Amino acid sequence: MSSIIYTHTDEAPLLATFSFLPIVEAYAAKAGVNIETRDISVASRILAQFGLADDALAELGDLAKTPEANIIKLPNISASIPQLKAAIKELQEKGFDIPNYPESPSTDEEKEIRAKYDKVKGSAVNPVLREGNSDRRAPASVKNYAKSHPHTNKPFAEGSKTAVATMGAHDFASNEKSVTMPADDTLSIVLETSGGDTIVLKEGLQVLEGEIVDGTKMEVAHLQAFLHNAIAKAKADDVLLSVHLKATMMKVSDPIIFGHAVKAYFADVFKQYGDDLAAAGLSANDGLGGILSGLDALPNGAEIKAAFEEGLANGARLSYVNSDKGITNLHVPSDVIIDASIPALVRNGGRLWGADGSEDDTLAVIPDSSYAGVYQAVLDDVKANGPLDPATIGTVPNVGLMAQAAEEYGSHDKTFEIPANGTVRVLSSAGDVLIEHDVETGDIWRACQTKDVPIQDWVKLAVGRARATGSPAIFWLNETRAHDVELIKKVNAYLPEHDTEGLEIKILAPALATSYSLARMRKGEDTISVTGNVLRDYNTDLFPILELGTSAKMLSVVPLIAGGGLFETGAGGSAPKHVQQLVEENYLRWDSLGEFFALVPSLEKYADQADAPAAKVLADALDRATGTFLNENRSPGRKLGTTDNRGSHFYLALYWAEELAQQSDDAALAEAFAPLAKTLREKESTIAEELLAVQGKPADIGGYYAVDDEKTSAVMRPSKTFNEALAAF
Ligand SMILES: NC(=O)C1=CN([C@@H]2O[C@H](COP(=O)(O)OP(=O)(O)OC[C@H]3O[C@@H](n4cnc5c(N)ncnc54)[C@H](OP(=O)(O)O)[C@@H]3O)[C@@H](O)[C@H]2O)C=CC1
Ligand SMILES: O=C(O)CCC(=O)C(=O)O
Ligand SMILES: [Mg+2]
Repeated sequence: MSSIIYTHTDEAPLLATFSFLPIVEAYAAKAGVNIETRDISVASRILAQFGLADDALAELGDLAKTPEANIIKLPNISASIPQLKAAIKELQEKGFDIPNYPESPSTDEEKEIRAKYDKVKGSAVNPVLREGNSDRRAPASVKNYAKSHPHTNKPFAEGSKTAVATMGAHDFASNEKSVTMPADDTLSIVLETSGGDTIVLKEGLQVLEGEIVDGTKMEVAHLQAFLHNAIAKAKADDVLLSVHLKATMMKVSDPIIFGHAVKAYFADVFKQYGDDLAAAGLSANDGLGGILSGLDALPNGAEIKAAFEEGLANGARLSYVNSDKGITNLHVPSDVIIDASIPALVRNGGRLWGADGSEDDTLAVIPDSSYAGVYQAVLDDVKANGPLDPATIGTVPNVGLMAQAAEEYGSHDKTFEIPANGTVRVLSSAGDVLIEHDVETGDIWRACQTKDVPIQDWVKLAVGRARATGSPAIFWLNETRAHDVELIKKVNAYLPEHDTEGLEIKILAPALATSYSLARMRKGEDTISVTGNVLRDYNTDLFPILELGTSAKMLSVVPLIAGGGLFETGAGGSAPKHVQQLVEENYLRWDSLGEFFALVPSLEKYADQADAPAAKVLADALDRATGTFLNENRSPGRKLGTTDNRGSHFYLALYWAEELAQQSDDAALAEAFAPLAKTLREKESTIAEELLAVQGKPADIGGYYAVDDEKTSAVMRPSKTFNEALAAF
């Protein structure tokens, strides 16, 4: 039997699900549409590793490779080590018999436990489900809504000192080497040390004919020098210092780079107490927060803590994630995610927040130069031409190469912190050297894979979107970067397989493509960005945040290569600060528009898969209801006392029921929904009052990573009148 699978995830999207899913289930049931749920929260994925929960992620990963897939995927936590440890602790406190996270595993048993936890760490969900490329855009209704309700992109102050600092040499971008495989093969990655030892870093690496394989390294000595210089520059310029990485998706390399930033910033502390910290298992890679909270257990903990405080007082002024709580940019590797954080800085006039909560210009440190130029180009444009005006600007949708863990986002099982000086080689099964780098201890070496079938599908999707919209499609590829050179050859080979007559299709290096797209945007023109996996991620926060104020309002479709559908909701994340707000004041500002948008194509797909025309009626009605929802401005406000997430769901339910009651494609459905539409309309003010009445007091959801279902449901469904109307339906 066909089903739509709705995922339970984490944090704000999970909370929203407690309110929204009962509505979806009730409406779907009337149309005979089968909805199932699967729990892929970080808590459930931990339990699954120890046989205490179903491995729903593995199941959905298999499903994604079949034409039957119809999955609605809400954003989920990509856990850093501190988050993973917190989730483990919470589950243990709830009585689950699971082991601690082994910090430095030595026995086989510990190594096995560590390997299990490593499967849950970082971005462990999205790469498994994303068996297709990415099509993310602002639907026309959203773009029009943004034009008529523009948010503010603040102007940069005259003489703004905000800038990007990046290496430009000796980094991943500049050391990259790339080959396209002439045939299927099994590769190995080997380090020959200068002492004459051979260390096999990876064996049995399967590759297919036509697959692009890259290898590159970040040279640690140069990284350290760069970080010291950047810190000195921020101090000399008297601006905030802020490090922007993607420690979740780049879960091996970026925590290490983050650790170097922590060590560079607190150089004196690490010089004096580095051995003490290492002996206590306190790693800079886990951030300042983890170190500080572990100091109490050390005999000289108070002394070390004082040294960190002195470092903070004397060092460059750090940007803060939460100045009220004293959480700095260097506290948690996953707190500041580059895709969401730099656009927020641009939206805010180039300013971030300092220790006392006041705003200031910022040196945004992006160590690797592969994509830093995109952000520098945005800063240059906004400084020269003023803020982008959401009321008039065009849109930059994205077609992203993502399938089968393409490019950097699939590199973590091939990323190594090099243990000794020597040479790393990628070898074919015949022993030929495909890629070779001299390395030094501590360098970060990595390989990436990009399969040919996804590339073909990506080119096709790009041409399809260009044809459907008439907008130019720009491939953001850099002819001076090794990987992109291989990709450009393929793009040029596959484009002629499609009808591109009359379409504007160009290849531009990322920084140029940025300026080109921004210039068109300022003229109100639309430009499709066709990018690799990393820029897919970056651009689908960058442009939405500038155009719409948020990436929550995005349509995010993944047409799976095997024929199924994965419908992601919005382009942003799981918004941890929204959970805090709910717990503190029973207000949830999560915007579920992404969920509403995902449900429309999912229902349409179901209509085809199950030959169920009623599902199409539901989809059409939901599409129109979403239009009304936008016109009536029913998205949650940011502040207490306005309609929040729960109220927004009520209004969607009302408009959706009314559309269903009014339509004439399916008389039985119209009849079924008429009484509900009437009740909800009549009781609108009662329901709205009941929903408002609960705001302003703390709310108890019985957990963070593993919330209590009953308590959370009570919090998220506080309107007795609305609940009764749905129950009676
Ligand atoms: N698809 C996925 O599974 C994704 C998961 N993540 C994960 O989410 C976690 C948190 O990441 P973080 O970097 O904080 O990024 P988030 O996108 O979760 O948060 C950044 C900010 O985006 C805005 N935002 C995002 N979505 C919504 C929404 N639906 N409604 C209202 N506002 C929204 C809010 O800010 P503002 O006040 O500026 O509006 C929010 O505080 C990480 O574990 C990360 O890996 C991140 C991205 C995608
Ligand atoms: O998987 C993740 O950690 C984040 C994904 C993300 O940011 C995106 O796809 O836009
Ligand atoms: Mg992203």
